[in-house]
Amino acid sequence: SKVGVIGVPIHMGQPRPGTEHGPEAMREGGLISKLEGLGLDVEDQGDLFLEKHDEDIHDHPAKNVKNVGSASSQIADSVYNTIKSGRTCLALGGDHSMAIGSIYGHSLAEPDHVVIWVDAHADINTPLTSSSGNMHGMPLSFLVKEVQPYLPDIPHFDNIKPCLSAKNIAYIGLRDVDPGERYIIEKLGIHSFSMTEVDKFGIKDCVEKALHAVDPEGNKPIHLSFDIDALDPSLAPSTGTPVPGGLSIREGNYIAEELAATGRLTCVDLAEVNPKLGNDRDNETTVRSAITIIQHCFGNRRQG
Ligand SMILES: N[C@](CCCC[B-](O)(O)O)(CCN1CCC(O)CC1)C(=O)O
Ligand SMILES: [Mn+2]
Ligand SMILES: [Mn+2]
Ligand SMILES: [Mn+2]
Repeated sequence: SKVGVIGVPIHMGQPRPGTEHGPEAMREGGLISKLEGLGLDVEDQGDLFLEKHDEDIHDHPAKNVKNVGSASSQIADSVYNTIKSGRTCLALGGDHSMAIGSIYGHSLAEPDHVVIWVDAHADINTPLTSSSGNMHGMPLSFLVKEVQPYLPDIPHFDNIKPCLSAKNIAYIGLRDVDPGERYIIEKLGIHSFSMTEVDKFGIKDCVEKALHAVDPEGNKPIHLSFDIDALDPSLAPSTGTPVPGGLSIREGNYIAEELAATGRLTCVDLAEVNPKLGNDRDNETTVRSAITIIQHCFGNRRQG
């Protein structure tokens, strides 16, 4: 099958320099040849050239709205075009604000797609519930229709429209959820399989329940937004917001294999790899984990 790889060198959604080097780190780790080794037709589109803007709004609770808004439009166009060309899209981050554009672009091509969000965090703060103002903690609030009444005006996001229903999202791996996010998740009934559920039910049941919850008929295109910090920090130390007690590589691989097995995985984000954090060994470990997850999203199976 055909894959289109897009580098998304964005860092403005969070305060720690380095996520803009995530795409190149994954390429240097051999990602493209490993995907080709799976027999895939891989088109590496290189990194998006994200326009740089001087921020013109300084009293907004969200930081860098102009840069993130502009990047989101560019990402959406690129993801849309990739999917419309008949390729599964692989978007390499870059901080998780990249998902605003990737999910919106995916929805333009496949309006009824569902989202599996694998992350230590819920990333559904609004600018008003966020304690940090960092937009990598907000992407889903920009996209979920039912959250819109709670959002303040957000300049520079006119091109991004809410495109998701709460019932079409499921979380796996949560273990650091803010009070405002907890309120939104409960109020909207967003399906959530935190590390508690992973421990309680095991990863097989969590994936099965998550998929059934968002797509009971088993016929919708799937968007996997995978934040590398969903994995245990021992597996992904080079990331900006590590939280102990994460997914094992076996659990991460299992999620990827099961989604790949549906044959409906249409867009994959791999977010929050920051090669500037930690030492060289930490970088290698993190990049290796990211590539392993991606390989299992695209057909590599532990059974052979
Ligand atoms: N929820 C956080 C973290 C977002 C992480 C984004 B990512 O893409 O990596 O999933 C805030 C986290 N929280 C802030 C207060 C602290 O005491 C505890 C951590 C936020 O800044 O919104
Ligand atoms: Mn930065
Ligand atoms: Mn996270
Ligand atoms: Mn995230």
